[in-house]
Amino acid sequence: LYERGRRKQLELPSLGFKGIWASYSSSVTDAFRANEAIQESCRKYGDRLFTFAQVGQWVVVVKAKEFVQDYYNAPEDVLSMEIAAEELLQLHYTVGRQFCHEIYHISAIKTSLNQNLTDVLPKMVDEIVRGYADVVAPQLADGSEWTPIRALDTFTRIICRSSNRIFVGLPLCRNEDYCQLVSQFSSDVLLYGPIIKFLLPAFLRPLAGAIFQRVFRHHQRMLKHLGPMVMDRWKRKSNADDGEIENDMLTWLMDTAPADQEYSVESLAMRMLNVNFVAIHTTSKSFTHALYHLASKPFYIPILRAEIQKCLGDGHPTGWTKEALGRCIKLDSFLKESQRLNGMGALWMPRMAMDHFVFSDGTKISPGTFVVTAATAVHEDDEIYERPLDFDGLRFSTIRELRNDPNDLDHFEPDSDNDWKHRLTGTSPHCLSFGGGRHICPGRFFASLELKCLMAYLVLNYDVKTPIEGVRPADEWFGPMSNPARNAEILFRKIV
Ligand code: HEM
Repeated sequence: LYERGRRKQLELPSLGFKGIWASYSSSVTDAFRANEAIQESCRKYGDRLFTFAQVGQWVVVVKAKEFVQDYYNAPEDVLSMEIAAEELLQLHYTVGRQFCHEIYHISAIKTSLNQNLTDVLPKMVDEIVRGYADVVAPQLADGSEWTPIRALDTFTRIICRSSNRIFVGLPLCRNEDYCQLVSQFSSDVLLYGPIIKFLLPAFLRPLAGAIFQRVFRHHQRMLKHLGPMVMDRWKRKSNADDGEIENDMLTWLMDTAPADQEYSVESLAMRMLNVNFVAIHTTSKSFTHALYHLASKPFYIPILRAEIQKCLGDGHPTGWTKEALGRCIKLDSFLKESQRLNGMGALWMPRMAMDHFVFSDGTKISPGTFVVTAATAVHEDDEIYERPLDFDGLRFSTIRELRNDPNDLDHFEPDSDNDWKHRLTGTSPHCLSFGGGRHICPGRFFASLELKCLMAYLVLNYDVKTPIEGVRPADEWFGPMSNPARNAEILFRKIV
């Protein structure tokens, strides 16, 4: 009733039934076809704001460029990402109330990680190469035979290792229990948070949260892994003669933590879980989506292979540089196009109104309202992209080449304004794969390097195809969220 009252105040249009029970039932039916229902609303209402019924709550949906800009630049105390995430994932129960408002890991990513990308790249590549050797190679029957490999599992394991080589270093990044813990943490919070929110009445949520924390023990397990490392670094830091401190995320978190939490292992353990939460699944899903595109359209393999060989040379991959990877514009374009068509779902970038907010057309929303972007509809808009539903792996590199001389890659101007927005890491209200505005993804430069190195190594060493040639494994939808097919297999063959 409360939600309905608030929606009435908004006077925004919405598809589906209007009565209290009928609107609830349309939210349940729409949950099974959320993407289509949202696309249908976007077609009907064009660029106007509209409301959409999710089970248990109404959300205001934004699509037009000016509204996207209005809301993603709004201050946190007016439209809050933190509170929206806390509410949607019930973080005070799944993560623990005491850790909900600590966000110093974001500063560590924005500053230390981004400033150290050149230094960490060789370590990341080394771990990717070893990841392929330890995880992919043993699954291949015989070098020259086509062998099916479950892509999402395989690459989540490699990405977990290569990311954690930079987060916690060796040997922990290869520890099976640690890797299982950090990748499972995100899946558990993403699955059980919404279950607690949407299926349980408020009075049962604290109990469900206690059970969740007791059963999974994410934090205690992380403490066990990180505790001895933090103590060791703390001792070495206080005694300058005891060797150099590692240049990794754990050290950056220790340096960035507020003074009273500097060596609080509890707090550092939770921040490290959070860094993994934002980094692992996003990158694994993006890579798997791109791999499904490549395997179903293998004619891109020789195109990418030629560019990679030309730009990265024949040396060992640990010699790959940021600059050389930056020149692989077809690879960059292929990954960006894959993200455009296959992102995280139909509705992204949730914000909770903490105060009254007015869009530039005068529409007012009141505190407590959820606002989201119809990202899939933006990415598939034919007024923005030509043939928007077709996968064109060279869509963005073609635009970049028109503005630069492709035969003069040494003088390519990757930092020019026009070029910037067509790069994988470039964002705009028309390209929201890494968000935008105030909370734009600070890990996108790291993610972009990781995705490129993973794909470059794959293309240089393997041929891939789908079991039914040309057929891409279909995405799996859960309400408005989507995933690459979790159990799909891709055929791999080592290049001899
Ligand atoms: C392909 C991989 C990735 C994708 C698609 C992705 C996507 C996004 C998106 C869409 C947002 C904005 C969310 C919003 O506005 O509601 C975001 C925020 C964020 N991302 Fe990423 N991300 C990726 C990788 C990473 C990595 C590797 C890291 C860390 C190393 C990271 C750290 C973060 C953080 C900390 C935020 C929140 C920023 C803030 O609140 O100001 N992401 N990401």
